[in-house]
Amino acid sequence: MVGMNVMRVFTITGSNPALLNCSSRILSSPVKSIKLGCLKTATCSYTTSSHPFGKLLFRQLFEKESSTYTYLLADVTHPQKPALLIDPVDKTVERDLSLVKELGLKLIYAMNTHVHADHVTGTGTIKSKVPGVQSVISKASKSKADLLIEAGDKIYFGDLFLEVRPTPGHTLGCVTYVTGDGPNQPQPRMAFTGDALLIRGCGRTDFQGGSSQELYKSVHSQIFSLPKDTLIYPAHDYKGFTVSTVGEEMLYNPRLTKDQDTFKHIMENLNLPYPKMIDVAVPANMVCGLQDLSSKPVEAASN
Ligand SMILES: N[C@@H](CCC(=O)N[C@@H](CSS)C(=O)NCC(=O)O)C(=O)O
Repeated sequence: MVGMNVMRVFTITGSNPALLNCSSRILSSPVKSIKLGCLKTATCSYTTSSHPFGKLLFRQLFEKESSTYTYLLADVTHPQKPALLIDPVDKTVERDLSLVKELGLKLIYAMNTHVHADHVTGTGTIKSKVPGVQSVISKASKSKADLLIEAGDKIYFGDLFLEVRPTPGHTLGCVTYVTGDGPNQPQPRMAFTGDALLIRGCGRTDFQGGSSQELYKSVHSQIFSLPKDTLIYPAHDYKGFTVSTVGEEMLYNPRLTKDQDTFKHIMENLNLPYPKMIDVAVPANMVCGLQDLSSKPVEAASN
């Protein structure tokens, strides 16, 4: 049954060399995994549609005031079609939930890559409208949520999963969610980078514990170490781009292709005005939006 308040947590040994230093945990949704006799291996979409034979349904959704991307992912070969939203925005919750309903999906997670400064997350509103949905954010963000995730955690939705990679630097608690590495996971992999890595850019580093040195390290060690065909899906784009790849950003990103000192200099001289919503957005997002966290936050057990 989907939507129960119980979450099963298993401790496993990490198999990805990039994560060997991290404890690796599986955050399993309450959805029982039932393997169907799928004739093809899992395939993801490059655009906003589903591959006809794929397990993964994927949609890239846009909120134009803050130029934020929200991502909807679901395992559509699982009988209950468990789904999750990454970086939902309060203003577009109705649209996103209508789509979830129309597609017959069961929303189980509303996740954030970090504490956003430019808009209020939709997580709290979603929780109030869809009972059973669990909010997710990193433990390092020091925010409140139902699930506080850490490096190496695996977040399952049906038979698919996202792996958590810590990518601090834009904020202290930024993470990148990467689709699983395995035979039945989407290929190429997809990285939801939040504001750590933008297309031909990156998140600013001048508030919320930002650090250009940390960001440089994060992107190079946690994102540029992924296969070059990994698709990059950021939380924002201000120029109309929708997707990039690790290989493309390693070649053409005007900031992160530079050495670390040049990167620091670039970041210190962006001269960006503070986000207009910062004073409202940050406190709201520290509790994952305007939610009533009646249940005690659950920290996934570590080994
Ligand atoms: N003008 C917008 C905020 C624009 C901005 O600062 N974007 C952030 C991500 S949201 S905190 C950023 O890191 N930008 C990097 C860049 O190079 O543009 C507003 O007022 O909300």
